[in-house]
Amino acid sequence: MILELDCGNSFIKWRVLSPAQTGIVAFGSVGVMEELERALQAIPALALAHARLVSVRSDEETAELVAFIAGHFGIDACCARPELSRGGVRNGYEDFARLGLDRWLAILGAYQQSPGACLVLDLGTAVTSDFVAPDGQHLGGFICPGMPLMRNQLRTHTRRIRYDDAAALEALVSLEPGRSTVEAVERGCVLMLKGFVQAQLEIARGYWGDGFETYLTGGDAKLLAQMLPRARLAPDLIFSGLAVACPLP
Ligand SMILES: Nc1ncnc2c1ncn2[C@@H]1O[C@H](COP(=O)(O)OP(=O)(O)OP(=O)(O)O)[C@@H](O)[C@H]1O
Ligand SMILES: CC(C)(CO)[C@@H](O)C(=O)NCCC(=O)O
Ligand SMILES: [K+]
Repeated sequence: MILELDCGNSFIKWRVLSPAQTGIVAFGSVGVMEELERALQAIPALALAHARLVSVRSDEETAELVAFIAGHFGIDACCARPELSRGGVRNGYEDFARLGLDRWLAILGAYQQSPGACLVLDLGTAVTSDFVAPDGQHLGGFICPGMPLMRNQLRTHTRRIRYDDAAALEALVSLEPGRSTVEAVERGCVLMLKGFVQAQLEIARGYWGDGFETYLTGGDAKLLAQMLPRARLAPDLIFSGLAVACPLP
């Protein structure tokens, strides 16, 4: 079996693949390593032969995860590393090592699924977009705050915006003008993201007309799926890219 980890800024997404990589044995999302330990212990007959991970956390935190895997399962995890090119995609950053590894893997995953022009949108703690030309050249992208950051900034820097996360979900039943604070903030932030996404689509159309694929991933992808009927909703896009970056030995 193969353990895969996607360590984002807020959550660690994990899954265990069957030995032939044909099916998913178990998966989940945790906040801290101890939770991951418990989740893995609960899997009957877990027998890990390989592990691979991508992390956008500090080198120290990433090293801790690698040590955790080595300590518990006796295997060396393959960590995705910055690269100039891989899987037909060329990194477009001035300094390729500065491109977030989650972004790099998402575009590797997208380009593998449809080698051609693509727009990749990842809606997590931060929201990112990346553009890949038909020949695999990464053109760069944009970064802006995601829903968790936007709502927390408002709650932190104002006196009278206060509500809990449970109320947040309920507020998104529609996008009509909010008639309570929670509705006004949550819907306002979703509209900000919609505007961002609209701008990305315009840029992509400017480059390629209708000849591109849009990929949507990240924990808040579903919030925007409706406005992008032609987009491929790909919750596992980073894992797809991880397999490209860290093929089994
Ligand atoms: N089952 C879930 N567990 C956690 N977050 C979820 C879940 N479903 C949706 N979300 C939403 O996903 C967002 C977090 O996104 P995601 O899990 O992609 O990234 P992250 O680890 O926080 O950040 P990133 O990977 O971008 O660094 C939160 O805003 C939360 O509202
Ligand atoms: C932008 C985030 C935080 C999104 O998870 C991550 O990709 C990251 O830390 N990137 C480094 C900066 C950059 O991509 O230019
Ligand atoms: K991510």
